[in-house]
Amino acid sequence: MMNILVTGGIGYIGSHTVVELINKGHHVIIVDNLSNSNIKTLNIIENLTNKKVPFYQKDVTDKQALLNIFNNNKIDGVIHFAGLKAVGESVEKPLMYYQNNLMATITLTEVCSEYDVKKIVFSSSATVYGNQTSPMNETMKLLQTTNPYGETKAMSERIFQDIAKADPQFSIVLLRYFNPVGAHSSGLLGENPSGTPNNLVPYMTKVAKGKLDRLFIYGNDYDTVDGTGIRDYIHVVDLAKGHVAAIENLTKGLDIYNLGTGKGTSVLEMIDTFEKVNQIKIPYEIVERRPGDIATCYADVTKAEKELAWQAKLSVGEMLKDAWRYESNI
Ligand SMILES: NC(=O)c1ccc[n+]([C@@H]2O[C@H](COP(=O)([O-])OP(=O)(O)OC[C@H]3O[C@@H](n4cnc5c(N)ncnc54)[C@H](O)[C@@H]3O)[C@@H](O)[C@H]2O)c1
Ligand SMILES: O=c1ccn([C@@H]2O[C@H](COP(=O)(O)OP(=O)(O)O[C@H]3O[C@H](CO)[C@@H](O)[C@H](O)[C@H]3O)[C@@H](O)[C@H]2O)c(=O)[nH]1
Repeated sequence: MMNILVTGGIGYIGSHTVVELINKGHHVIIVDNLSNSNIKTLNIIENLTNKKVPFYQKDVTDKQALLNIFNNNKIDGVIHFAGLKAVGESVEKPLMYYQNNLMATITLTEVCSEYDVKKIVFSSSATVYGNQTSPMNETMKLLQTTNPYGETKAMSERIFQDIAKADPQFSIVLLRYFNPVGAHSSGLLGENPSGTPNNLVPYMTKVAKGKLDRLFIYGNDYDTVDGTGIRDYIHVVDLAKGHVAAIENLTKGLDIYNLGTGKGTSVLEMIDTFEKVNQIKIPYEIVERRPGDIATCYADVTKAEKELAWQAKLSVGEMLKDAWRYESNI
């Protein structure tokens, strides 16, 4: 049992991870500035787990605030989710992304060092692989990313690599997520982006609800089974369990793991599955490719399976059923 500080723990992936950590008997402390989340989620986490969770509404780039948190709590390890994640916005406001995401990583690790907290799990992304041939494997050289958001992930990874090299007492895990989707089976936790969603599944559920009139498929002329883009969608609860496995299996030094299912699904297959499992039609229109998109991206998951004894279990049908249950509730 560990005392774990979760940054960004009120957000989409963070909140699901907090629930899974508490279910496994860990104590959690959350720090989140609520820039992309709602305090109501804290109550939901507490109701689902029947536990009071210490919460600090603070910015992870604020060193004094972090020092106070580390001073007032016994912390064994940190899971670092806090960050901005909208790819399009990062192209328009690159400095905001570099400032927030890099300073959060630097400030947090600085304070961890000062307090001798040397267990860190970091949210990275499959985007660091760039346009390489799937399955993406952790040993691949990283290519240039196509946007500032992706660059903050690649740069944070390098910062962690240098920290681990400089101080062998650190145990750091970089988790490269593929496409997290779905929601908690209670229908109470999920993803509810403000404004028009950028990502496929939140957009699809808003169409199903009648809030948007149709889905735009970004290109059907890719070199894939049906011409539409292929991604490795992973249920957010499986992903959350991957974090529990990572923090429970830390070893000295730095390790990198893909968290995905190892299977690719096309946009048309996603629509077809959504319609089957939820019995709701998704009207769609094929439009131009979205700049920066690649044809195919799925994970080689053998390393996480072997070393973390973790495997994604939930199917695309379950992801889309849960995503819809959550959307119907909000
Ligand atoms: N969702 C995805 O598709 C995806 C894929 C790969 C990687 N990631 C990464 O995983 C992490 C979590 O993603 P998510 O989907 O849960 O996003 P999210 O926006 O729902 O959660 C991030 C949380 O961090 C908080 N936050 C942001 N900057 C902060 C700061 N400076 N100080 C304190 N809190 C701050 C936000 O308020 C939010 O609650 C992010 O780092 C993201 O880049 C997400
Ligand atoms: O309205 C939409 C939205 C998406 N797509 C397509 O659906 C697929 C998935 O797109 P999306 O859900 O936007 O995910 P990605 O572009 O794969 O990016 C996500 O997954 C990456 C890898 O984890 C993360 O780095 C990014 O932050 C996250 O947005 C792609 O083929 C898109 O072209 C559409 O056709 N219509």
